[in-house]
This record gives sequence, C-alpha cells and structure tokens, in this order.
Amino acid sequence: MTETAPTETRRTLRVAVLGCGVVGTEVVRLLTTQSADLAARVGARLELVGVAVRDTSVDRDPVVDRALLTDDAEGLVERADVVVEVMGGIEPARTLLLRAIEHGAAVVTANKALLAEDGPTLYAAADAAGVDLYFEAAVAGAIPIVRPVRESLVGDRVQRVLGIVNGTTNYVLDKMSTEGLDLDAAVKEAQALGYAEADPTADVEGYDAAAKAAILASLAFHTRVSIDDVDREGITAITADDVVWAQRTGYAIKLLAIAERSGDGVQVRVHPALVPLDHPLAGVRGAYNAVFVEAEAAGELMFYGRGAGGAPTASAVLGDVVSVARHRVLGGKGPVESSYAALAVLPASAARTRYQVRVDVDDRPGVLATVAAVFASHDVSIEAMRQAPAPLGPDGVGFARLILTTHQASEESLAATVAAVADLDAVRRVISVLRVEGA
Ligand SMILES: NC(=O)C1=CN([C@@H]2O[C@H](COP(=O)(O)OP(=O)(O)OC[C@H]3O[C@@H](n4cnc5c(N)ncnc54)[C@H](O)[C@@H]3O)[C@@H](O)[C@H]2O)C=CC1
Ligand SMILES: N[C@@H](CC=O)C(=O)O
Ligand code: NA
Repeated sequence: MTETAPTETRRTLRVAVLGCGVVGTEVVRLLTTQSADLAARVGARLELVGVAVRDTSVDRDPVVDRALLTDDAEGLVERADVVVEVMGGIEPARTLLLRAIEHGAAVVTANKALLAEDGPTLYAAADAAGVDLYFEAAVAGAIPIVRPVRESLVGDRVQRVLGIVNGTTNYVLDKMSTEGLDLDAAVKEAQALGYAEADPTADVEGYDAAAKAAILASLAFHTRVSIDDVDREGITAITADDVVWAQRTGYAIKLLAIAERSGDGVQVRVHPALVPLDHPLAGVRGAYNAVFVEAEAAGELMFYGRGAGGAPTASAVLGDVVSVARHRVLGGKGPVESSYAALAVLPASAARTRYQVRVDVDDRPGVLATVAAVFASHDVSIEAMRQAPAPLGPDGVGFARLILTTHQASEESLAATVAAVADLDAVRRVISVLRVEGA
C-alpha cells in the first residue's frame, strides 16, 4: 500500500473561469466543493486560478472567493491550462477563447451563440494548436447530447434530430397552458430562475434553439450548419387562445428544433408545433428538454433532462473540464471538427409537414364544402375536419370554428391555400396555422 497520493494527483492544472453569472457561479461551486473527487477522477488537482468578471466590486455568492476575481480576462487566460468560458456573447468571448487556444489551453464553453455563428474558426484554431474544444453545456444544458452525437453515434448514420432544446420557451409554454400566464409574465419567471439568456429575446424568438439546432446538425451530419442556415420562428405569435385550443384538440404546443437529411442535403428548422398529447415530447414540462435522434442502425434514441439552469449546466461544464483535464494528464485528445460531408443546407420550404388550420366561418349550409374545395384545389389533402361551436360574432350572428388538419403538404401549397381560404366571403378570419409534428 502506498502512503502518498498517486504521482498524478500531485500535479496541478490551472483552471480559469470567464464569467460569473448563473452558470459561472455554479461552476465555481462544483470546482470548489468537489475538488477532492475531481482530483481523484482527473489524476491531478484542478486549481481555480481566477474568475474573470466585469466588476470585481459587485456582491457575489460567498462560494466565489473574492481574491480570485479579476477584470483582466486576457491576462487570466494566459495563465491557465483549462479555460472555461461562461460569459456568453460573441465578443470578447471569441477573442479570449482564441487567445487561450494560442497559449495552449484546453477550452470548455457553454456558448452556443458563438459556436453557431463562428464555430469553425474556433475548431480550426483548436485543431492547429492540438488542444481540446469541448461544449457539452452549449446544447440542452445538463443532457449529454453533444458527446453522444459527436462520439457514441459517430459510427452510425444519423437521419434526423428532433427535440425541445430551449428550456425558457418550454417553461413559458407550459406556464401558459397550465396556469394561464401570459408570455411576458412567464418569461420573467424563467429569467428569475436563471433559465433565460441575458437577452431573453434570444429564447422567445427562437435564436437560442436555432443555435443549438445548428450545432447538433453540424455534429450529426458531419457538415457545417451555421445559425444563419436555420429557418427560425419563435413563440411570440403564440397566444393563450392557441394554447387552449391546442389542448382541446389533443395537442401541446412546443418549440421544436428539427434537423434532417433530405436528399443530398440537410434541412434545419425551429418553430412552434402541435405535438399530440400522447407523444413523449408533449410530456416534457418546465425547463426540461428532450432530444430524439434517429440513426440508421441504432434506431430511435431519446435524451431527456434539465435543459437550463445554473447547476444543471455546470454539471455539463464540469464533465467537459474533467475530460479535457484527463487528456492533459493521460495524453490523448478529444475529437476535432468533422465537416467532410459538406452537405447543402436546404430551405425549410422544402420540408413537408402536417398542419392544423383554425378558421372562423359563417355558420350556414355549404360553407364547409367551399372551404374543403379550396384545400383540394391546391392539392392539400385534409386528414380531419371538425367543427366547434363558437360564440356569436360582433354582428350578433353565430359563426362556426373549423379545425382542419392536413396530410403532409409543402409550406408553399399550404400558404397559398390559407390565402385563398382567407379570401372567401364566408370566412371571417383565419385564426391560426400551426405545424403538426410527431404524429
Ligand atoms: N443559464 C442557462 O441555463 C444556460 C446558459 N448557457 C450559456 O452559458 C453562458 C452563460 O450564461 P449565464 O450564466 O446564464 O449568463 P449570465 O448573464 O448569468 O452570466 C454571464 C456573466 O458573464 C459576465 N460577463 C459578460 N461579459 C463579460 C466580460 N467581457 N468580462 C467578464 N465578465 C463578463 C456577465 O457580467 C455575467 O455575470 C451563455 O453563453 C449561455 O448561453 C448554456 C446553457 C444553459
Ligand atoms: N436560455 C437557454 C439556456 C440553456 O441553454 C434555455 O432556456 O434553454
Ligand atoms: Na448538454
């Protein structure tokens, strides 16, 4: 029996944390409170050498040792072996990570916005310097999804990735449906709970989910997809009425991210969709996320867990820190960018989906047939049509609410159908047009 610690644990690796907000604070907490276990797992002590902040005088969680705070992020990255970037935004995060890589540090980032905008620059720099670039926290918080797609499924051929990848919007839609909260009130709650981005517009307008979709698509299909390639629609147009009617008709509204092979290309989109209540995605509540991956040999896999929040995200960050630190101790290196497939990114209009159209019409004979005829003339096949009693219109005359669900149709045909339906005399208004997924 040896009386000294194994040789490796006498080694020290210097860790720098950039940003000390919701995630950074929890990263510092884990690094501090779990230091003995982390050292044993890595085979070296992880010494937190500094935490870069904008203002060192601000009051912070007591777990953050004030003596470690610095407003000199550039200086800090130059004296670290592992740099953890949890400040967010494009600049100065990109410059700092490139500086860290240049100095030979391994980097771990939760910054999906940066990766989806300019990941290839970082991948190339890390590859050239022979250092690791890890980013598990950037997609779906605590859920291990980057590593499974990047490593576990790398021998298979992924066909489709579909999921809920933004905790804030899932929380908001859930609160709108279960507690009748309006969008703004629910967003405020999500901010208070540490789920939202610094600017929550990134969440509600779908930018955050689009960034994650771009990252997942790039990894899954071995190609480059940037956030600009993602067809994006957020949840700001979803009303309380949409949520209520979704439930009445057997669906939940979810913001979905979908990336799929299509012919010789890939197609990546983010939009709200109706998901049947008996589908597993409909049961994903609060800030939880879930991602389905369909691969040729593996079949369908589902990954589920907390998609946002300080501690869950810090868990993913620390997993990466241990991985890159182990490479420092034991040798070896993580994967580099794999973009050999160089697939074309197709527009979302190329995708065919089912739709639900809600429309208020005059309640008189023949109207139903007239509306159905418009769908038929645009070659959009109706799968189901139901009529719900609706209150009196402003003119005191009764009207009927039609809920039409289509078979798969192209976005173009559907848009033309809806425009023609809206022009009919008997149609008072088209209330909503939503895609149906997962049925
Ligand atoms: N909050 C969450 O649930 C998740 C967040 N992320 C990502 O993690 C990163 C951090 O997110 P949060 O901690 O939620 O944000 P946050 O806004 O709470 O924290 C970021 C911190 O970095 C600081 N910062 C920004 N620029 C700086 C600079 N130039 N120098 C020093 N400090 C600077 C800010 O003052 C702030 O305290 C972002 O990239 C975000 O997208 C990823 C997964 C989940
Ligand atoms: N704002 C993001 C945080 C995690 O990535 C979200 O709500 O999912
Ligand atoms: Na993750």
